[in-house]
Amino acid sequence: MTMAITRAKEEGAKAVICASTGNTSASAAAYAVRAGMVCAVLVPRGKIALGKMGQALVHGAKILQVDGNFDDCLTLARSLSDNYPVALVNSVNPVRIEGQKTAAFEIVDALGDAPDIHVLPVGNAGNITAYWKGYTEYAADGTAARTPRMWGFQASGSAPIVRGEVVKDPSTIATAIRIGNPASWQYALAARDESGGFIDEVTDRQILSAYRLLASQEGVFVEPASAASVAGLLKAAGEGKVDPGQTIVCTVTGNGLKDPDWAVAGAPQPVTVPVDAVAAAEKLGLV
Ligand SMILES: Cc1ncc(COP(=O)(O)O)c(C=O)c1O
Ligand SMILES: N[C@@H](CCOP(=O)(O)O)C(=O)O
Repeated sequence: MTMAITRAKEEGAKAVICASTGNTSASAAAYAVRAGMVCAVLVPRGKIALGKMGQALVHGAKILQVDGNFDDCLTLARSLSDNYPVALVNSVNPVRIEGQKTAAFEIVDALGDAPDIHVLPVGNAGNITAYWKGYTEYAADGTAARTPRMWGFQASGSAPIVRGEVVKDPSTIATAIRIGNPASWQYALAARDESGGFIDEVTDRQILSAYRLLASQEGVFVEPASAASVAGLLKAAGEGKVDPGQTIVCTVTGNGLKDPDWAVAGAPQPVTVPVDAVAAAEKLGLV
């Protein structure tokens, strides 16, 4: 996002616009305010996690809730940027991809080479497109000896690439990837095919199970959409698609505090105690 805002600033834009399921708007709002630009945000009404809306609000973005889904918001954002003096900073902006691809550079730099497999959640498909671009460029200039297989996972209720058709009314608890007509669809197919990978789906139940496993066993609190990558890897492993000794990278895309509803739902209520060590020890099972 910082690349897109920087380019918009360089070109003299006074305002930027994005459609968002929440995270793109949060970063657009932050970078825009730092650059002294107005940030307009189009979000699907009632479908944005509070933590993400809070970020856009605190950075002073102009937020419009649209009676439609993310795909409708992106159509509207494209139309506004085509007809009014406002720069579009969604991942359809190629400068966004140029910035995002450097995440693949960082992985190769850290590991010493590309992993065998890279697993990602897929929503608007900018990430899988950008990572693949980064990996192929590092391989082309010899910085990496190979490229990984790209495995993408969509939520079952929002899996247009898996189904091969637009999903008009996408649904999933993973709000960030509730997208029925990904803008970078063709690039995602190219990443899949050129890398020898695949794009599959995971159910909300599988996403929540991976979400809880990451939090309870790894100490990593992600938002539900992020857990789609780990859910997908577990699914693939269960299908015998993972070989021992392989280096596998899962991108977990968002912090859990942004969309904490599922962390709280169903969790036990905290126990109340007086200011008394014995009572506290009893409740903690220490005696
Ligand atoms: C937390 C999170 N995970 C995954 C994604 C999917 O990334 P992409 O839209 O680039 O496919 C998004 C955005 O869509 C996101 O906000
Ligand atoms: N998850 C994204 C949706 C896609 O936005 P993009 O501009 O990265 O394609 C969001 O947070 O809005």
